[in-house]
Amino acid sequence: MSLVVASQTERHRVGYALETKKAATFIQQSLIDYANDHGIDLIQIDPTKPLLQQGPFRCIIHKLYTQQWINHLNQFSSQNPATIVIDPMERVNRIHNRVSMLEAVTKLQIPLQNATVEVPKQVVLNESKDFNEEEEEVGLSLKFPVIAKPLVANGTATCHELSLVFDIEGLRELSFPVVLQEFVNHGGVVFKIYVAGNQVDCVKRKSLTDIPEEKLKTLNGSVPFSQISSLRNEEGGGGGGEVGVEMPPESLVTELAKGLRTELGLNLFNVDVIRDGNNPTRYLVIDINYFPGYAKLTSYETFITNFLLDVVHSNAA
Ligand SMILES: Nc1ncnc2c1ncn2[C@@H]1O[C@H](COP(=O)(O)OP(=O)(O)OP(=O)(O)O)[C@@H](O)[C@H]1O
Ligand SMILES: O=P(O)(O)O[C@H]1[C@H](OP(=O)(O)O)[C@@H](OP(=O)(O)O)[C@@H](O)[C@@H](O)[C@@H]1OP(=O)(O)O
Ligand SMILES: [Mg+2]
Ligand SMILES: [Mg+2]
Repeated sequence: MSLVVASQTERHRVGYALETKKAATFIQQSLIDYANDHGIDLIQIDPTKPLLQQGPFRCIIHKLYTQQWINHLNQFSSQNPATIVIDPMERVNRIHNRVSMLEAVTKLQIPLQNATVEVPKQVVLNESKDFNEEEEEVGLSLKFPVIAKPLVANGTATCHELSLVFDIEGLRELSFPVVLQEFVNHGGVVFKIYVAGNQVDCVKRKSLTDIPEEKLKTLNGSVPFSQISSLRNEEGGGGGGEVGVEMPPESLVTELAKGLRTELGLNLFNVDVIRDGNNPTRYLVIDINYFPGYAKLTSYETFITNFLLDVVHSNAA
């Protein structure tokens, strides 16, 4: 009965601007129906047309980076300041760079008992730099193996093309600019903390397998990877070993989510966290992603709708 009341009373128009593929995975009928039952109408936005013709909107969610879309959104926002934009583009941009994304973690001061949250040591290599200098720099501050990650992480396919690098020789094969991040043995499990405003959920997934010291002596150059599940066993990709692995403490998950949400000024993101295999109280944030694949969460319809209800009922303008 309450559902009928909701649909007959206040309705909230939430516009979404997403690539076709993203809309297909995220805007499932089950989400449309659940949101609709709770007073939220999800409206597809055509990013090629002015938004003024498509409103009004109580809120807009988006993951699109074309200049045309940015112009339309800016124009609409300036004329409709009461529409809540989730999230402002300049804040999203901060996590499109693998250095500035992790800087946010180092600024956190979260109250944790018996645990630390850090980031792995990392350096940036720029194409323009002299390679010998860089060898020295890497030799001084990082220990192999390292993971080479494109500096820019803005949703293109190439920004997910990573490599495990075992020695200086392996650096020569990389595309620049690139971030070199120390590989940390972590038992082949990555924890993914999904955040949508106050909604937080943590799941575990398989990750690269540990590289024992003795194995390292036999490895050289670099091994590219982009989808861990497609790696051969000896290179990585856990074989379902994440089943039965203990989750991080709930307080760590909620405090990290809350702290990053405030520090980044973002609502929709996930955080990849690993636990040091040699120190079970040491957690490391390795990646932060804007507007990730929420549909993979069980009950994502409730997760997202609760978030949108918080937004539309907030006083934020
Ligand atoms: N420093 C590290 N130590 C150990 N393993 C790591 C490290 N960094 C990344 N990995 C492994 O590589 C995977 C991919 O790295 P990362 O998450 O940074 O890439 P991505 O392309 O941004 O991923 P996503 O698809 O989540 O955006 C991680 O999920 C983890 O399994
Ligand atoms: O496609 P999927 O559902 O796997 O979602 C992935 C998402 O791709 P999509 O936005 O194109 O959907 C990625 O976005 P970009 O970095 O490429 O922008 C990134 O956020 C991944 O971390 C997500 O995987 P998850 O972390 O949730 O496992
Ligand atoms: Mg990741
Ligand atoms: Mg990422």
